[in-house]
Amino acid sequence: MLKIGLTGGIGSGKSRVADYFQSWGASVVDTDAIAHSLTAPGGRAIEAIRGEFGDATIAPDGSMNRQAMRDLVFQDAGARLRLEAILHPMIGEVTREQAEQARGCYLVFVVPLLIESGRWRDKVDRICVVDCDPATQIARVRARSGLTQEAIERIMSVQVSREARLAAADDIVLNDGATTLHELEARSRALHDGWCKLAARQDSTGNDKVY
Ligand SMILES: CC(C)(COP(=O)(O)OP(=O)(O)OC[C@H]1O[C@@H](n2cnc3c(N)ncnc32)[C@H](O)[C@@H]1O)[C@@H](O)C(=O)NCCC(=O)NCCS
Ligand SMILES: Nc1ncnc2c1ncn2[C@@H]1O[C@H](COP(=O)(O)OP(=O)(O)OP(=O)(O)O)[C@@H](O)[C@H]1O
Repeated sequence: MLKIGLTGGIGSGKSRVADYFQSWGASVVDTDAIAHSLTAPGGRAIEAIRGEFGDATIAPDGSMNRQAMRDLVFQDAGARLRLEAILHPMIGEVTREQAEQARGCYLVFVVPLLIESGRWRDKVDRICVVDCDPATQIARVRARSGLTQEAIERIMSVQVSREARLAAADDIVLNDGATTLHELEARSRALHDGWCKLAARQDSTGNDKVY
């Protein structure tokens, strides 16, 4: 099955674009959503996080305290690496399980840290970047979450630059401040149509990658 790695900076529009692909019949494995389920009440990562960071990072309902963890890990690179060391292997495991169930003409992996991790290039046929200017990323995340500009900039500072993402891209969906949702949908649709054709060619040659 054709495999697409979909990435972009915080607030670039990855989820929105992935929702379009899914509505047109693609399978989507969303690593952000997997990270959320692992850290929900009773999630598989909770006891490891409690052991590593203490009770204060677990909320009364048994979920990870996201605000406390965000304040910690985006100020302290060591803490971020310790959290990632717990979560990323578990995310990888669930990603593989979900990928095995995939149906449809292609499979999209939504991976915020695809370029940062360096492990995805060989696992996907194409890397698709949702491209957005930093000022619009900040405006969208502020509107959505109420985080301060400073907090958003701290998160962006530990992600790769817009240029580095674009340099790794096979396909680009421009979703900057001038892009309407209608235009975003049309740009996504053009990629979807191209990938469906590519997937049909790949199937006929028997060329497939093993995830
Ligand atoms: C730090 C946490 C607690 C903040 O939670 P919060 O609810 O505020 O954000 P959420 O999980 O919805 O992520 C929103 C966005 O933040 C950015 N982000 C999240 N984690 C990271 C990270 N480790 N490095 C850089 N950016 C990150 C991504 O753009 C992501 O899409 C949370 O993001 C987390 O558990 N991160 C570690 C797991 C991880 O690396 N996830 C991202 C890739 S799967
Ligand atoms: N072209 C657009 N016009 C208006 N709103 C948009 C546009 N693109 C995205 N948005 C909105 O901006 C917000 C961020 O988009 P989305 O959640 O898809 O980004 P994301 O890359 O998945 O973010 P994150 O990395 O934080 O999870 C959402 O509220 C979304 O509806």
